Amino acid sequence: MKLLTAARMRELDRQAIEDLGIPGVVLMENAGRGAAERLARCYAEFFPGPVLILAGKGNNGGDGYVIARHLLNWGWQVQTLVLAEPSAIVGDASVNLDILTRMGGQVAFVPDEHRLLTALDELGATRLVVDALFGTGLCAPVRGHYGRAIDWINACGRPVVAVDIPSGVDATHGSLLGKAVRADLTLTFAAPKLGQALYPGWAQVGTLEVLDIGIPATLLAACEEDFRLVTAAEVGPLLPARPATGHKGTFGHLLVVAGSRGKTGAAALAAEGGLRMGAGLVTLGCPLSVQPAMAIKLTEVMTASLAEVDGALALAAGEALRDLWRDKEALAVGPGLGTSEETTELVRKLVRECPLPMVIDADGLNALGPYPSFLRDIPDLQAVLTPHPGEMSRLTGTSVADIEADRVGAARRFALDYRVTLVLKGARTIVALPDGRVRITAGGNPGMASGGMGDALTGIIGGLLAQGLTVESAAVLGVYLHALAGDRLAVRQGNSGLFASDLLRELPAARAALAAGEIEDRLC
Ligand SMILES: NC(=O)C1=CN([C@@H]2O[C@H](COP(=O)(O)OP(=O)(O)OC[C@H]3O[C@@H](n4cnc5c(N)ncnc54)[C@H](OP(=O)(O)O)[C@@H]3O)[C@@H](O)[C@H]2O)[C@@H](O)CC1
Ligand SMILES: [K+]
Repeated sequence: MKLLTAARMRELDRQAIEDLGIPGVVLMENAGRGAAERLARCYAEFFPGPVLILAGKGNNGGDGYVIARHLLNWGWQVQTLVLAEPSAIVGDASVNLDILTRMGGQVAFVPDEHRLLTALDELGATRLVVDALFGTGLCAPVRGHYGRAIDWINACGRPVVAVDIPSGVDATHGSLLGKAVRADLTLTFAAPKLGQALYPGWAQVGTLEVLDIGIPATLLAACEEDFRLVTAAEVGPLLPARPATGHKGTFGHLLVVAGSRGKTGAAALAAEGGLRMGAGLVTLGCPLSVQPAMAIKLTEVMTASLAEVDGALALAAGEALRDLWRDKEALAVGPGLGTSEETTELVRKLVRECPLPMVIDADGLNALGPYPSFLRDIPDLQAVLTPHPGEMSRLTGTSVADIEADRVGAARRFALDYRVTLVLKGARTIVALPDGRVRITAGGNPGMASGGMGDALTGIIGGLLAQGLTVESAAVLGVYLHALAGDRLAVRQGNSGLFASDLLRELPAARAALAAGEIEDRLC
């Protein structure tokens, strides 16, 4: 599902209005009427109100006047507070404000804090609040009495319906511009906005519904799809086929290079992740002294001993690895390797020389960074990198805070710059593709914030690569299935104390449900 930035939404509006000749006031009518209809249906139990509409001076406020007119028309009691002087309302918003006033709508102008607070004090009982203060036009911190209005909305204890986007949420970045409305229902226009799919904006949205406001589908279809919210309908078809005549050789052989003394769990989870994801065979290459323990721990996975120094892979393991990768379809490298000098050098050599599609995680990433410019010199590199924000910080020399403040931008820049597929893990995992497109997964839950979940994801992506998926498809589908399995687990067990190994046990059922078309996506 496409996600629009504020700029893209503005451009769509412009094309509809200027290129096709659809009057802006028609779009505003469709938006306001559609929102009024949804609101009247969702909150029918609150009829006849009163409903309070808080309107800003831009077109979001304009939508508010249209909502007020229709609700009034259908017998609701409506009070509208405009947070500006009458003269500040212009264009389509002014047209609709005039109509509302002429038809006897109750409208008060509260252009400063004193008049706003007085009006709110004098207000009778309100059953429902409509937030039409700011929409996609807000891009600076909320100023003046608008901030007081947002505080009041958040403290009012009534259901809050946000028009287009909760006021104060940046429609592109999902950041909170000083203060932001916390809505119960957000009625957004034409398509969801990128900022609604990202934290912290996502948490303000409540239930999200998308309304068709008459922007032609051809315009929406033609606009470039830089950002998408991944849906079951989109990823279902990526699932590798399971032909009835298939055997273990059909489904690929994954080589996992992982583990060191004291970090055997990470290696086990990555290897089992590959098998749970459907790879036909998995071989784990690990340090010599660790191998006996791994062989006992992993029944279905084959293990290979590699040269080591002090329990971590040695540079001398390079030759054996060359032999190991020869009959494999994909490589997963990194979990639990440690960061010794020899291991780091070995990983860089492996990434440079191994011709297999690969997923690089954890200490594999630490071995690359910072600024792994050598990646650009590897011909035909097919790589998925899966950093969490800490690893991303080491890869880029940027602080975790800066990465978290613009997760999409950070992931996208890296993918474009180094021509890899970048999975930035965390709340709302971002998959950035080498051509700059970005895919966002809505699933996942706080129960997945536990040790080993990332190693499981590495194995899942590796398992998909072994089955022949491209790095882009393996990353998008892998992240989706990982989140889906985690969410299914959380439904049964709650969202704390979840084990990565439990998630892997859930994975085949999650995959089967996706294949059967049983998954209903949640927008928010
Ligand atoms: N275009 C169309 O065809 C359609 C658009 N539609 C609707 O329009 C919405 C976009 O409308 P928009 O562009 O007018 O901006 P909007 O979100 O109302 O807010 C901007 C206003 O707030 C003000 N302001 C800005 N920053 C501020 C701050 N920090 N603190 C305080 N004030 C601040 C700013 O004033 P300024 O600073 O420029 O003086 C400006 O007046 C969109 O979300 C959708 O709901 C639908 O009707 C469908 C058709
Ligand atoms: K709003």
